This record gives sequence, structure tokens and C-alpha cells, in this order.
Amino acid sequence: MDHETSSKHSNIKKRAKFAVGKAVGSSRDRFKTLDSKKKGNLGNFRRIQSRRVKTDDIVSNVEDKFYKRRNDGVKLKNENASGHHSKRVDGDDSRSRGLKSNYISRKVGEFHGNESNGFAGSNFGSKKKRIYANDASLSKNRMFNKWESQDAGGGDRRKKSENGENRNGFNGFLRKNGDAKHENGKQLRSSAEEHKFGMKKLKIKKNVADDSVETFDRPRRKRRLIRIAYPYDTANKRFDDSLPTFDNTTEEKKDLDTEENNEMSKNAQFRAIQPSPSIISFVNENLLGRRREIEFKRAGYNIELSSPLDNVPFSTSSERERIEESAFRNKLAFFAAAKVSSSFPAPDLPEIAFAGRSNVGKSSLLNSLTRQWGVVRTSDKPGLTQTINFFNLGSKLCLVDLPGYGFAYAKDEVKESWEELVKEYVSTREGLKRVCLLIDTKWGIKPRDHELVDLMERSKTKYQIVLTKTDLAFPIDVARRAMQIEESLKTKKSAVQPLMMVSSKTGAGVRSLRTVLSNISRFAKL
Ligand SMILES: Nc1nc2c(ncn2[C@@H]2O[C@H](COP(=O)(O)OP(=O)(O)OP(=O)(O)O)[C@@H](O)[C@H]2O)c(=O)[nH]1
Ligand SMILES: [Mg+2]
Repeated sequence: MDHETSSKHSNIKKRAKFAVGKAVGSSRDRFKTLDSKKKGNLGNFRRIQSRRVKTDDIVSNVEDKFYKRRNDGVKLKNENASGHHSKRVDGDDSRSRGLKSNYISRKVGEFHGNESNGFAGSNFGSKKKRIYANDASLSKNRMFNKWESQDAGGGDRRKKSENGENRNGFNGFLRKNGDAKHENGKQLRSSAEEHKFGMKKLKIKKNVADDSVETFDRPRRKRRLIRIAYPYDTANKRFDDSLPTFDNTTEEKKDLDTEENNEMSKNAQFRAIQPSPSIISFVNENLLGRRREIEFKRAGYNIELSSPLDNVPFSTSSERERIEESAFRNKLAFFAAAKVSSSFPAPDLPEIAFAGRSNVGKSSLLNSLTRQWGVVRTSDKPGLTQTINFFNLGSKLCLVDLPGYGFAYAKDEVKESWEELVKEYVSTREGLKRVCLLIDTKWGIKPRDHELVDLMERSKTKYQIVLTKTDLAFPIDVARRAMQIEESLKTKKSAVQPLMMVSSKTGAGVRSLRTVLSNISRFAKL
């Protein structure tokens, strides 16, 4: 018996050396000596390290049980052997770690309801088995399946013969495993709860099952937060005069329904508009509306230039970007900004103002008309221009960029103050020769636009409608919108014909607008 036990321990020693000492200690040392190229497989080293940590934890968990069992004289009576073992377990060298690992595996087996079959989870077999044993805490059910397939081998036979208590053998393990799984399930749940409430994870060392806590230490995947820069998608949103409310009262729902129906009928009405042939031909000749680049190329425009349609087609490099209107060849220079009417500069030059809802493209149009990109600041966020900005175009003309009204990211009081300022400017400003009222082609005239139109009618300020962002609508819709607005302003006396259609992006219609505006400066009398 003694002989058998001592031979068993020498066997343990050998296998420990091979299994863990070699795998953990030696490879780690070797890793240290490797050069950076060979360290490529860092993942392997880490895996080995983590396995080692688990092993050490489990050893401290089961140490007491091991010595208790041994001292009870179940099988291990040999003084030498016990002394040898205690030395090994307390020791810190790789060999003792290997032994610990073996013993732990066996204990894990016990934990899985195989108390009588002490070697059920033993790693005396292949290296693979040792890994499974350590993996036990990762997934009890999975481990069961692995053991079921592996323990059918020679390792099981040895357990039966060596352990006197092993009366149930492998079948016993199978029978009891169901209960064990139930227990483990509970423990896993409790561990998960601990983790959930942020409690200390590795605090109970005596319970082997608590090693499962480690399995939850893996960093959880962070939930992806989708941030929306603005509360509403400004690109596709029809800007109403007020922000939509989200109250779920039935009355408001009804109102929304009726509004929606109205909106639908408005769309249907819009689609029913038959544009006049002159408008359609103007749209097609100026390549207005959403078009493919190939059309621009065929027409001889260089699409690599900004606002390509504002260039001379088939031009040589010396001709390109030539502005035919002399007034617009001058340098655009900012010279005043006003928040209140008292700070308006003296009206020395004929002025052309650009009014419209926020984000309609007023500032962009100024840049596009003068071909001086970046002089006037633009943004896709409504409400960038917050003061009345005055720009000199040489000594010929003054271009005025007004703050937008309607939808803007600003406080209501602030927006109201802008609107009041704009109204005051357009109705009282001396030297104001024309207001270009910019309307987004996609959305058409809105109530706030009508308000301004009425005001300019009362104050007899000349205004001209300019459809913007035509490149975002189909050509036929551009023509429809132009037709619709012309019809609605037929009776207005201060409205100047023709209605203009432009795109600051493609440059379509910009040249026509430039011609109209330079004529104003030419014939203006101050
Ligand atoms: N596709 C397209 N986008 C345009 C056009 N004109 C302007 N934009 C875009 O519309 C956005 C608003 O342009 P702005 O010129 O800043 O508009 P704004 O009317 O001055 O706005 P506020 O200063 O807020 O009143 C910017 O992102 C521009 O790039 C156009 O003709 N076509
Ligand atoms: Mg602006």
C-alpha cells in the first residue's frame, strides 16, 4: 500500500513537472528571453498566466480539505509521502504548482457531486484534461459533457482501483452529476448577482465554486450609445415654425392626424401642379434639380471645380471661374454687424439683403455669388448667423446677410429678438434696394415667410423669391415649386418677377441671379 502510494506520488511529481512546471514556469521564462518578433503570440502567454492564477486560488481553497482527508488516514499513511506533499504544496516552485494543479482538478471533480469518486476530475490523463479541470468553474454543464467523453478512458479505471471509497465509480459520477449541476447553477446565479451589484468578487476562498466568480470578471461589452447631434435630423426635416410636441394627449393626437391628412393632401396637390413650359425649359437649360454628374460632364462642365455649373462650359483654364458681372468681381469684405437697429451702418451703398428661414442657405449663397468661399460663415446647424452682417462688394454694392427666422437652435426670446430686428431692417432700412427672400425648394413657403412677405408688402420693400438647394429636389419638383410660388404671389405688388432658382452647391442658376443683382447696382440711385 505504502509502496503504491509513494509510486503514485512520484508519478504525480513527474506529471506535475511536465504539465504545469513546463507549461507555466518554463514558458514564461522563455517568453521573457524572446525578442519582440517572437513575442507575437502574447495571447498564449496570457492564457497560461490566467490559468496559473486560478490554480493558485483553488489550491488555497482545497489545501485544508486535502490535509484533513490525508490525516484521517483514508489512504495516505506514509509519513514520508505526507511530508513530501506538504513541502510541495507550500513550495513555490513550478513542480509544486503542477502537483497543486493535479490535486485541484481532482477536487473540482469532487465538487461536481463526485465526492466518492475523488479522481473523476483528475488530470492524470492528457494535458487537455487538465485544462478542462481548470475550466470547470467556467461552465459546469460543458465540463460535464467533456468529462463524460474523456473519463471513459484509462484515467477512470485508476480512480476506481486506488480509491477505496469509489464504489459508485464512473456511473456514480453520472448519476450524481445531475444534483451537482443543480447546486452549481445556484452558485453561478448568486455569483452573477454579486457581480451585478458590484460586490467584491474574489473574497471567499474556502468555497471552490466561488472561483466561478472569476468567469464573470471578463469585461462586459459596453452598450453602444447612439448620439444624435441634434434633436431632429435637419437634413430631412421639414422645419415648421414651432418645434413638434411629444405630449400623448388624445386631443393633440387628433390634431396631428388632421394635420397629417392636410399635409398628405398638400403633397397630392403639389404633385398635381403642371408647371408651365417656360419654367420647365428654364429648369432644364440651367441643369437645375438633382442630376447625375454625367450630365454635367456631357454639358462640358468641370465637376472638379466648386459650383461647376457657374463656370463657362468647355472653358480653358484661363477662362474658368470668370465672373462676367464686374460688380461681383470685387472683393467681398465684412464691415459691420448689428444686433440692434441703432448699430446699423450708414446707408452709403445700395443694399441687397438675403432673408429667409434658418438654414435655407443665405450665407452660402453670398459665398457662391462672389465665388469667395469661406468669407461668410455657414453651418448645417440652423441659427449660425445671429446678427445682421454687412459686406462690401467693392464700392458698388453692399450685401447683407440676415439672421434666419423660424427653426433655429436658440432660445425663444433670442429668436424673437432676431425676427424683430429683421422685420425692422426690411421695413425701415434706407438704401435697401432688394430683399432676396430665400425659400427652400423642398419645403416651399411657410407661414413665417408669408409674415415677412406681408410686412414687405406693407412697407413697399421690393423682394424677389429665390429658390435654394435646388440640387436636392427632382427637376420636375423644382419646376412645380416655382410654379406654385409664382401663383401664390401673383397678386403681390412688391414681389419682383422672375422667380430665381439656384443651387450654391452645383452653381446652377447662380449666374442668372448675379446678372439680376448687378443690374440693381447699375441702376440704383441713392
Ligand atoms: N445641397 C445643398 N446644400 C446647401 C445649399 N446651400 C446651402 N446648403 C447647406 O445648407 C446649410 C446651411 O447653409 P447656410 O448658408 O449656413 O444657411 P443660412 O440660411 O445662412 O442659415 P442661418 O445662418 O442659420 O440662418 C449648410 O450646410 C450648407 O452647406 C445648396 O444649394 N445645396
Ligand atoms: Mg447664415
